[in-house]
Amino acid sequence: MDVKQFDVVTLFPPMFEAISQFGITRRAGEEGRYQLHLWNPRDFTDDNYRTIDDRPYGGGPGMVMLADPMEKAVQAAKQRQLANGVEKPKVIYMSPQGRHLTHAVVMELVSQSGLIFLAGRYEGVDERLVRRQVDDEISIGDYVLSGGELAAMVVIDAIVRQLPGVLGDADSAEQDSFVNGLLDYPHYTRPEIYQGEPVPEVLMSGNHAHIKKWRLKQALGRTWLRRPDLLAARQLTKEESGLLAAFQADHKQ
Ligand SMILES: NC(=O)c1ccc(N[C@@H]2CC[C@@H](O)C2)nc1
Repeated sequence: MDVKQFDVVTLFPPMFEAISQFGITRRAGEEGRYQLHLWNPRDFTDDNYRTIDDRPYGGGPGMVMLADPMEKAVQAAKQRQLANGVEKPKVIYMSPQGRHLTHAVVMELVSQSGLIFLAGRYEGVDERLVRRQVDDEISIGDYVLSGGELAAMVVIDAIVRQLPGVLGDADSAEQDSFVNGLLDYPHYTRPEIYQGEPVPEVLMSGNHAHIKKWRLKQALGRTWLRRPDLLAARQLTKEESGLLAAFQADHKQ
């Protein structure tokens, strides 16, 4: 098993306990499927105040992160990755100006052996740092966050789930939304009747062929209702077209 190497340059390393200390990403780390190393630019400053930001040239509100401490942190991260066998660490800057994170982008990143994430704060980082060090800029959506940390954790979480052996049975990764290009089907558990509402009877039948067909029909129908753009991008098999038509007929009644 090759160990995926993640490094993050961040002013707030403790934030990353959200992935290293909980759930699937905690277990995957403990099982050695990936390593996560955090670098605080403040540790790479050379003044008594450990300055990491300053006012923007050209005026305007807020502060901009200095290039030098960040660059030194990136270099330290690159050294660590190279020492851990990563041929060519890829540096990713999280920002609203980046390309949108999709399942396809996640799978592209899964194939990389080492990733170094830059998590900015304030108004952002000095553009010269981006030009000198950043290989890829990624956005998790069209909205502004207070820092790149949450965005970096989203990307790391999405990647870790796809690493071999991380999710229990392989098909749970397969059945995740977007893996098959469709939204997920609805899920039910005990009790069989909740507040008077029963579980769809097909799920109680024990007929696994019927259950599989019902789930695919629901996934197709939900995608049709909620994300027609995903449906348009997907070739449907004859069976799938039939199931969708049946869902649409049911839906119209
Ligand atoms: N949509 C996103 O992925 C995203 C990423 C980062 C971000 N904010 C940081 C703070 C300063 C600058 O580094 C960018 N907001 C939104």
